[in-house]
Amino acid sequence: MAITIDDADTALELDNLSLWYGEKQALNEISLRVPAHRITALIGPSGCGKSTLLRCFNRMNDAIESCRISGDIRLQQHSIQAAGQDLCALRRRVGMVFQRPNPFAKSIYDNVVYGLRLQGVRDRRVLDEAVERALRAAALWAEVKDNLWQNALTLSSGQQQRLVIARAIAIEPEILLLDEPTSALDPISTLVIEELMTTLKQHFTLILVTHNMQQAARVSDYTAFMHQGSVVEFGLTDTLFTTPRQRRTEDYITGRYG
Ligand SMILES: Nc1ncnc2c1ncn2[C@@H]1O[C@H](COP(=O)(O)OP(=O)(O)OP(=O)(O)O)[C@@H](O)[C@H]1O
Repeated sequence: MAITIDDADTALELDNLSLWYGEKQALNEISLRVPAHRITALIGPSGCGKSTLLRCFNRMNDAIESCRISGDIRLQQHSIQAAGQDLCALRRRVGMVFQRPNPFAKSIYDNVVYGLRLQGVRDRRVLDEAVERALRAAALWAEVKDNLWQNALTLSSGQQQRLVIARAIAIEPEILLLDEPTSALDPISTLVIEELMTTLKQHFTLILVTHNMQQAARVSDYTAFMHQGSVVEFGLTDTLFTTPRQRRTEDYITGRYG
């Protein structure tokens, strides 16, 4: 498949990636380069394989017993499919944020430093600095700086989702996977998270699964349109939404199906 890409470095490279759940093939020979420090959106009708593909990037599908994968995914030129790949190390490099905010029933502070403490960081000054840095980057610092010991579950859903993003970025991953991160939020909180995504790409590569085509068009630099387990079209978001090359892409973005 011909891929147009700007001069961004490649963060992730997929080579003929296929995936089966038991007998059912859910991904079909996907080859793709995900540009670094950009937002790449995965769009397509329900069941086309968006979340399955996203979960390949940090090997979350490994937990599913019936799942089998062929092909390769390279993170900075190294295969993440290799036997012996340290999954904890991989997930430190590839963080994930889910549809529903899932903070732990702990203080705001303890949520943000959770990953750092797992890594053995104990120095209070280092942790304090990381909390401020991550909360500022997640556009939450101003709202919570005086209440860092408050239970995270008392925050609004939009604040909780920003806290979860702060928790994910506190360990400074290279890639942040976002699986419909705003679908459980109100329109204002959605806007805040969308603005946040565009600032986060300065430091991280973002891959966003969204059902919301307007959101993909608003925030992403690149879009992959998926259908029945295949990437039908991948390119610059502006181009894909204005002059799609494939009939199936055009039908989807004009609302003729899906
Ligand atoms: N754990 C699983 N076991 C078996 N089949 C699965 C599993 N997870 C997903 N599938 C199937 O794989 C296909 C792709 O599902 P996936 O959730 O990746 O699609 P999606 O595009 O993210 O859908 P949606 O937009 O509805 O969330 C679907 O047919 C789904 O039923």
